[in-house]
Amino acid sequence: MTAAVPADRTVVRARDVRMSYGAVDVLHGVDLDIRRGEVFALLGPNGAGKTTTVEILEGFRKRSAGEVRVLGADPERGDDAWRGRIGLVLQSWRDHRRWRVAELLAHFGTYYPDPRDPVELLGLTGLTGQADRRVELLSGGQRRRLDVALGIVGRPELLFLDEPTTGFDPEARHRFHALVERLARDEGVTVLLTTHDLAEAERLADRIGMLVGGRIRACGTPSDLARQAAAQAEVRWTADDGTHHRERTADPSRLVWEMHRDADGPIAGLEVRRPTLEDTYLHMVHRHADGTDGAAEGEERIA
Ligand SMILES: Nc1ncnc2c1ncn2[C@@H]1O[C@H](COP(=O)(O)OP(=O)(O)OP(=O)(O)O)[C@@H](O)[C@H]1O
Repeated sequence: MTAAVPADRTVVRARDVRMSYGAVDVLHGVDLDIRRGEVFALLGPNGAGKTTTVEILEGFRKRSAGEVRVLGADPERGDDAWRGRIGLVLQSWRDHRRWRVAELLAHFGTYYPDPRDPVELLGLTGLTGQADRRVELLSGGQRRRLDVALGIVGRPELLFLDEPTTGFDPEARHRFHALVERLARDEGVTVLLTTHDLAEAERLADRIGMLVGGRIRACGTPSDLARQAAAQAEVRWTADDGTHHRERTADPSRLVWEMHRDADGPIAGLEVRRPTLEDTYLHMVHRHADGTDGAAEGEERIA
């Protein structure tokens, strides 16, 4: 028997998306494909256009040009049913300062056909102790956790998280990471995350896209990115006379093999340092100037 062929697995598809604010071009042709059940992190320097991109995909911002499909629809024409399949982490509590936390979660649940139970949401986001407190009395990090709880109240198929852990303490951050992993693994939720925390991106994301100079310059797993950025590994060792050496190479195993072949005995202090996501990120940002200016037409595209 042939296994059932899955329906279209592409949840987010963007082609040549452009955005200008007045005379200022921010997005110069963004291409993006995000598959069902994937956690995708969008990285890029301040002002690169991450929030603009996310708002276009959410249907909150009208793009200047290009094609976008999110859950099979153009976000500019998404109806209520489409909107109900999407989770947004907004700062919605601002309009509900006097509400109690559990009441607010129950209230937002009424907008969805199969909402999560407020008690479950409080547990998932570590807000159980705050259930009866007024929203206005929560700390900044607790409010952000409430934003996350509101983002998942409707059991979204696709969850947008724009810098979700800003202001989280380490325990809240850890709990949040476990929650995102659980949503993706157990419930097949697709997640688009923007963050400046590279460790967070590396931990959570199946794939990472780097938005620099108005385009996705590289896209893939952290090791794919290192290859695309040509970020090199560094081999370090100590010579017989005690001097320390380091050499950058794209093929560290070959260099180490050659060193052993030519050496009389063991090589002291031999160490191979693979490029980190931070190395790759900085390499990519520096390669594309300050990362916020317009990229010239015809400039190299990686993704
Ligand atoms: N409503 C707006 N009107 C005019 N310019 C805007 C508007 N919103 C954003 N911009 C500009 O567009 C550029 C991209 O902004 P955006 O917020 O998308 O970047 P970002 O990558 O999310 O940045 P950050 O990492 O700082 O959050 C910036 O130069 C910003 O000043």
